[in-house]
Amino acid sequence: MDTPAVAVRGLVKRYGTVEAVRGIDLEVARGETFGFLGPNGAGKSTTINILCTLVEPTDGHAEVVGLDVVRDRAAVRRRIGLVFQDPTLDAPMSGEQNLRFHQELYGVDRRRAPARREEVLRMVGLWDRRGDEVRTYSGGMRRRLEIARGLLHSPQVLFLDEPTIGLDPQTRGTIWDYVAELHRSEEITVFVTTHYMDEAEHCDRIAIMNEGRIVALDTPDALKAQVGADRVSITTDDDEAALRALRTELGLEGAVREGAVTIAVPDGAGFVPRLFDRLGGHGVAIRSVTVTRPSLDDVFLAHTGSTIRDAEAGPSMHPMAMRMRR
Ligand SMILES: Nc1ncnc2c1ncn2[C@@H]1O[C@H](COP(=O)(O)OP(=O)(O)OP(=O)(O)O)[C@@H](O)[C@H]1O
Repeated sequence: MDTPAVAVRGLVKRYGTVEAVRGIDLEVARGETFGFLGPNGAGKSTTINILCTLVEPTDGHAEVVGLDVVRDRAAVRRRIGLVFQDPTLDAPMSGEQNLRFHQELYGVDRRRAPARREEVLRMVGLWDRRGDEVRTYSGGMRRRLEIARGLLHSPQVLFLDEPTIGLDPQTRGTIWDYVAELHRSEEITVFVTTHYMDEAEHCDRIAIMNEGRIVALDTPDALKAQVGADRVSITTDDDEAALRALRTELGLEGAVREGAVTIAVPDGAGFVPRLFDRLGGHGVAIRSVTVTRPSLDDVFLAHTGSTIRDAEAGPSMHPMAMRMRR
């Protein structure tokens, strides 16, 4: 069982002139929960689709549990579970009927099928609602049922493509609790894509993808430690004047991020009094100030020059203020 759960080398996918995946390398160990992060269009879905044998790579090589995703497609499919962005449940059927239908479709051993259904329904907390039609389920319950369905054939690797998209923050948390639980009970590898940076905290390791490339890959803590700086965000009546004063008075390059002037400094709390003093002396009124320890958002910012939300909204007005220190 030493072969990695996922091994990718020089993977490339082109759609016409669009280079969705630009030569990525990646290895995921058995039993890891591995997060794949990036803004819309980064190439996450394309990569996961290749690993799930749904899309063929243009170049490079990908293996899942030691099997080639192009040559051994059928064998790969038997060993993986998929939960994708587009819901594919049958709403007029009950939760359990949906699972039974799936088992029949995949030829699961009839004697073992009911016990496995019960197991997975209990795992995602839907056993009590198993007889209810899916149309009466909330968004979070549907997503949990899809996860249960992805687990029915006891896969070795479970691929989740944005399992929490469109859900409220509380339900997103619940989904992650179930992912952690099934990870413990099933001992499987979980490969999950998301563009919610906070969710990556649940992963053993994460890869940050941007414009078809992996720009960072490590544990969440190691990535945050590499950034090394606190983030100080201020709201002002005149952001341009604040940016100018930061530059001339303090020699710091700030940037406007999500409506606030943001500066990266080694000791955020210690910096605030100086900030008030110097900017105040320049006639810049500070309305509020926030100091945050490095988050995965900052990791993303350090590697790509924009926050993930700014990246999704379009090109930032301000060039990156902070570079990764290697
Ligand atoms: N079937 C396709 N035909 C043409 N272009 C495609 C196709 N699928 C993806 N692309 C393009 O490839 C790039 C990467 O898309 P991909 O869906 O992999 O990104 P993503 O990171 O998963 O984004 P999202 O978070 O929005 O799902 C985008 O520019 C997209 O438009």
